[in-house]
Amino acid sequence: MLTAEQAYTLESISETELNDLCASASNLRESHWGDIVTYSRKVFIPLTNMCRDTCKYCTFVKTPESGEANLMTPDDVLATARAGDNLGCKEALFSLGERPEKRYRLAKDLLAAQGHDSTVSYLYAMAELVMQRSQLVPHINAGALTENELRFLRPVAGSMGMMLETNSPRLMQPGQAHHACPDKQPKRRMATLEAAGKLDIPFTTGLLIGIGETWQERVDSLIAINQCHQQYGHIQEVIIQNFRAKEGTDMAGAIEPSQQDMLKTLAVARLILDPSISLQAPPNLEQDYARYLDAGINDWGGISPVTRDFINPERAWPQIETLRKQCQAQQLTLQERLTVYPSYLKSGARYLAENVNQRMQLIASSSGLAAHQCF
Ligand SMILES: O=c1nc2n(C[C@H](O)[C@H](O)[C@H](O)CO)c3cc(O)ccc3cc-2c(=O)[nH]1
Ligand SMILES: C[C@H]1O[C@@H](n2cnc3c(N)ncnc32)[C@H](O)[C@@H]1O
Ligand code: MET
Ligand code: SF4
Repeated sequence: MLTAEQAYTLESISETELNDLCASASNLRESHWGDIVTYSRKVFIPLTNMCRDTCKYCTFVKTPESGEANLMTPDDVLATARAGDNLGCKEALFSLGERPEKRYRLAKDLLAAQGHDSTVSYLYAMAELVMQRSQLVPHINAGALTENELRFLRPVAGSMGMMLETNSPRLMQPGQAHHACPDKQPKRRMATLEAAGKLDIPFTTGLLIGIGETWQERVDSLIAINQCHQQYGHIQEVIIQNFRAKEGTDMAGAIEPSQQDMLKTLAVARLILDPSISLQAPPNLEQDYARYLDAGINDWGGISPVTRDFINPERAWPQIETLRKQCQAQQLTLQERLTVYPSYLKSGARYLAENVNQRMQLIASSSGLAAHQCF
């Protein structure tokens, strides 16, 4: 395990030192996860691309003036879920803008046309629809939520998530990535993580790296996530996602993190976090993603045979078979998983609403995934 002070000293390290760090990280991965590397077969449901925030790196978000703003209808949602069903997907990833009804008339009107007055209320209805009318189980990634909202959504989701992004309030200042984004206030993000902990919701969080944070702030963010997990035990996975510069955004010209930086951050994350927390990095945001395995990751996150990554639409998913070969080349076995990790599924009564628990147990046994879930 690495302390904050030890991690601070790793800001600039030599290639040899990076290799040593990666070796420690992959040893730790092996001691907890063995040779299994997982992914979740999913469809992406971008329920709305309107958002009251304006993160300077985001192209997912669209304003009503652009003519591209939308709210998916129940038919859109079901069509995507059914396409996923047909291709063996098990997860419906709801990822969406935050509270657009507080900013845009159009969002209010489109929600009202569906009989709802808030995005969260409509999200509940659409996640319930997916539960009732498809085989998929929702994972909800709707940003910062209150304890009441999390409690409300719990019966229609297997797991939920929200990237902390960073716990640096400095990035809220004018000119920085999160300026004028009320939902990216580190205090609100940490409060969401804690509320999810109080409610025993299997939770995903993580960092977006390269958005203007310092190395020390990055380490502090990992420590904050780990402390929250030590208190509540609910963080099932941590994602380290590399910022990709997108045309048309304020950060179009910002420098993207190098592969070395990703490897170093992944290894440090592995060594700071409780080893039972799954460490995930997306394979579609880096050419030579197989090297992440050297840095101690044990999960690739959601991969879709149906939908693109709506947050990084220009970055195609690798083929699952290619991913399998890349793992094999390093004596690792690629294994499909569900949106809820095995250890949370085992103690399902605590971590899942009763109806969701029953559903997950059924999917696990009928798909044969339970048999492998011994870690
Ligand atoms: O396709 C994506 N999936 C993202 N996922 C989903 C992830 O790939 C998987 O669906 C989860 O690992 C399921 O456990 C997120 C989930 C969260 O809870 C929080 C953030 C993300 C971010 C992304 C993302 O940028 N792109
Ligand atoms: C769903 C998650 O996608 C991430 N996200 C948003 N924009 C970008 C980008 N330009 N590059 C990489 N990741 C991004 C954020 O971390 C968000 O929380
Ligand atoms: C589409 S971005 C992911 C969900 C949420 N808006 C967030 O930034 O956390
Ligand atoms: S990253 Fe999420 S919160 Fe930020 S603008 Fe995009 S949709 Fe909104």
